[in-house]
Amino acid sequence: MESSLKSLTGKTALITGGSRGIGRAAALSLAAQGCDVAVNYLNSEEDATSIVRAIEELGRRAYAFRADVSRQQEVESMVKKVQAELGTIDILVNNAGINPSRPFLELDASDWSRTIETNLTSAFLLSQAVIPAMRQQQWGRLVFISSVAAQTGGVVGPHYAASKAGMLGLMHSYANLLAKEGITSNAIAPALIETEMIRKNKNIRPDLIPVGRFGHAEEVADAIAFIASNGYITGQTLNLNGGWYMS
Ligand SMILES: NC(=O)C1=CN([C@@H]2O[C@H](COP(=O)(O)OP(=O)(O)OC[C@H]3O[C@@H](n4cnc5c(N)ncnc54)[C@H](O)[C@@H]3O)[C@@H](O)[C@H]2O)C=CC1
Ligand SMILES: C[C@H](O)[C@@H]1OC(=O)[C@H](O)[C@@H]1O
Repeated sequence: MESSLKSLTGKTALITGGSRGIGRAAALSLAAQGCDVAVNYLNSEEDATSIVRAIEELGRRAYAFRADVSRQQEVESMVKKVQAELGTIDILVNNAGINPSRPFLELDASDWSRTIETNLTSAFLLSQAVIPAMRQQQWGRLVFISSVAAQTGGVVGPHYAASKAGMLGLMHSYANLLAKEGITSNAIAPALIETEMIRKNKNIRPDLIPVGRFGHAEEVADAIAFIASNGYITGQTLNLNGGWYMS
């Protein structure tokens, strides 16, 4: 049997928050593996256009779709547009996320809701939207970008940790429900990856990590491509954390 690493040619991937950071790196990595890519973005049309161009230079099709993935109507409308342009979404990477950082007792209900809706509810809404077509073709990959915060509490706060732990429960549930339908469901739990997200957080330092450095977005992206290429791994969390948390 051909190596599963070659199995993504012609597949379509949807990546939320795909215009920068880990999402951008994942879009490029999946395109390099032969995927056509739908890049969801929220703010920067310029960044989204840039990643679309970069994917096209790899010889794959790419489109940018603006949507706030915490809003059901925008999710459903985006998925329909992606399917119209690129066909069935074979791979969903739930990457979009926020980590509002302030002293934890100053966090209020709106911080909680915004974080849960963006990081967790979005993954539910998107998964529910793409699974029916995956079931039709008996092939699909659900990838949830969680965090070491789900396992250790992390350094952001209870709102963020809860949103990332919730993603693991969602991932496990879909893994159980869809195992016999050719659809895998897995999570990646990075620790500190050198992107915009941690640059804003002053209490995040490389010495928190045993290997002594932040991870690179490309290291997460390659793990996403590997997970998406494998049909026998499901219900798993790949810890990509420089030794911070050892399961
Ligand atoms: N950077 C790190 O150290 C770690 C990051 N993560 C997770 O990795 C994922 C990607 O984070 P990074 O690339 O580091 O951060 P980033 O801040 O560079 O990228 C996050 C992306 O999500 C998008 N986004 C935010 N809210 C959105 C919404 N409502 N709708 C659509 N898009 C939205 C942003 O526009 C941005 O493009 C996040 O889920 C984050 O929680 C997990 C562990 C470590
Ligand atoms: C380990 C921390 O939670 C770290 O903080 C962030 O903002 C990243 O998402 C990581 O999870």
